[in-house]
Amino acid sequence: MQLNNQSIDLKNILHSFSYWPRLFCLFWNTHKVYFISITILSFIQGILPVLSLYMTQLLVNTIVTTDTGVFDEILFVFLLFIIFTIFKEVVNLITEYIDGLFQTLLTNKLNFMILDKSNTLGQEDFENSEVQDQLKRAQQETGYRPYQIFQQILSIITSVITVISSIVFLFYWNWWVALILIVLPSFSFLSFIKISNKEFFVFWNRAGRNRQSWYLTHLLTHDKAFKEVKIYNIGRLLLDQYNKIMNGFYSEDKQIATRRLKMSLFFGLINLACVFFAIYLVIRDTYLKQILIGSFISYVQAIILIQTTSERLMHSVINLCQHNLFIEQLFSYLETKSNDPVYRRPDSAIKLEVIESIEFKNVSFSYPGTENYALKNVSLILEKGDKIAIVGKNGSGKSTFIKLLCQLYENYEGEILINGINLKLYDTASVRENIGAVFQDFMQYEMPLRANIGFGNFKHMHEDELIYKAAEKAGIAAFAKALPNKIDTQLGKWFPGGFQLSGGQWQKIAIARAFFRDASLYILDEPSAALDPESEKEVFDKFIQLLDNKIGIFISHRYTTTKFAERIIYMEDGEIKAMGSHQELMEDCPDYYYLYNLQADSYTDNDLLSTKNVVNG
Ligand SMILES: Nc1ncnc2c1ncn2[C@@H]1O[C@H](COP(=O)(O)OP(=O)(O)OP(=O)(O)O)[C@@H](O)[C@H]1O
Repeated sequence: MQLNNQSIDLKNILHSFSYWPRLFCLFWNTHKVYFISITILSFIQGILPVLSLYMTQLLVNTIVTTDTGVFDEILFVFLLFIIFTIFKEVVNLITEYIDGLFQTLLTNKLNFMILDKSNTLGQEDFENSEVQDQLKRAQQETGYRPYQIFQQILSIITSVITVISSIVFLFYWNWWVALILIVLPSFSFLSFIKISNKEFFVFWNRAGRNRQSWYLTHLLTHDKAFKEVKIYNIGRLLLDQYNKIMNGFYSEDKQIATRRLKMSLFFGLINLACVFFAIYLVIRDTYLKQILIGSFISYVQAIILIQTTSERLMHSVINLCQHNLFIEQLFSYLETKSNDPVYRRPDSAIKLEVIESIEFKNVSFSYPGTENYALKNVSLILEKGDKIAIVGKNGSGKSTFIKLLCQLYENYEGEILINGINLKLYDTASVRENIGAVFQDFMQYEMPLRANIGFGNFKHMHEDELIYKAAEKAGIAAFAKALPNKIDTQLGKWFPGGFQLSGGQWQKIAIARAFFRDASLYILDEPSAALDPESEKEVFDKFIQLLDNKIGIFISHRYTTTKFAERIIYMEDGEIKAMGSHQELMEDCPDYYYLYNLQADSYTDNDLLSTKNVVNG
């Protein structure tokens, strides 16, 4: 739905009703028996207030008109009154019970649908703030709105039945008074609908700020951010920003609430004037002995019932229209077309068994929404058994190269061929199954070690031997065996009994996760970030050793480690500037020569320094 402050009108509201068939399917599929029961109970609830009035009238009039000595007749009516009251109570309790269960089921189902949809989105979608806003709206607003719609519909049914039956009841006494009582609230309807639209826009425009406030909360409460928040003392600053957003929300809410109050006061007073006029007429007729005291009580109650119910009816209709607009957001999010190729490939896409060769043919790529090329005319051939290292300054395109291989983005120029066939013709899931990767920003799952490694190939997660084998490959088998519950030890500090690890240990686990998968292409993107030089060399050597007959790509900023790779690719500004062995690059690529020596020198200096310290110490 394209929304702006001018375009929201009755047409939009009417259009939003087109989602009702889907909505009712949703209710129906949530729980058929509950759905039918609640609908029937609502009809019963609608008729109960008037039956109640009738019972009161019957009881009072029987008491007033029955001759002394025939008390049995009064007792009989009283018994009916008791049975009716019990029935009413039971209907209320059953409605409440089913209502609660149905609401829980519906909310669970919707949350699942929203998460399920998110699971199908691609990297591009997640980096798109509009999609993020949509997701936020779907999560925050629409999660509970469908149930509200259901409730409003039921409330409307109940109210309509109550109002009609009360009017029929009053009709015997004075039809035009009954008419006035229902016509009046309709005048206020249009004014209230205007406010509701404004309210909708306020909430609509909040999605971005809501995400910002969520992010600030996250920074203030998350263990990873905590250290920096403390050391830089930015807690107060973040809190102030959070407060600013919340105060903005408050002043918007206040504006709407004030407008609502003024309107409610105005129409409320007019309504009350009519109600008191109608009650005056009942008093007058009772005084003139035109109606009995039982009728007096029930007519006064009927007038109040019509007034309150028709007001409720009006609000239910307005709320319904408003919820409807939000529902449109839910369905439009659920209909978002995923940018992940997994969900865009035809069933006939080729299933990849094993990666034998990879070829980049003049591949250029710029990230969606940016103009600069992150990769420029990259051409490269990798064959089974090749183990290469990619080096280059920050932002030179190393990770982007990997992301394209993993099919996280597809809108590149040129061609990527796997086994001589265009990557875009393959079934994406089968391509990804062939890749074991450790990304720069790898995950630390606050779960047991078994899951942390087993997620690499979740079908074999329960095979201890395989888990230990992967741990061995990453050099953490001994560490895993020494943990309090071995591979079933909970990791991280988020949940009870968690065992916290160092950055390097987490990274080795991520490497084990990649090795747990029987892939034909392994990628390690900067494992040096948290590994000490010795561990990195160890991982690198293992990586080279283990990848017999497979393709291995190792990205690192430590030139001294990568110099042992068969082939090194030096990247700069998205281009491959040089390719060859360490010796070849030292001779042909001045930038590589410079950066290598810069690092080698610093190591030598440090080595000298530490040697001196040892000697002096
Ligand atoms: N998701 C993204 N959206 C837009 N631009 C991006 C995105 N990711 C990276 N870039 C840009 O693409 C260029 C290449 O980034 P890339 O992450 O591939 O570099 P890198 O060589 O891996 O850098 P580093 O050594 O710092 O990890 C950079 O200019 C970066 O700003």
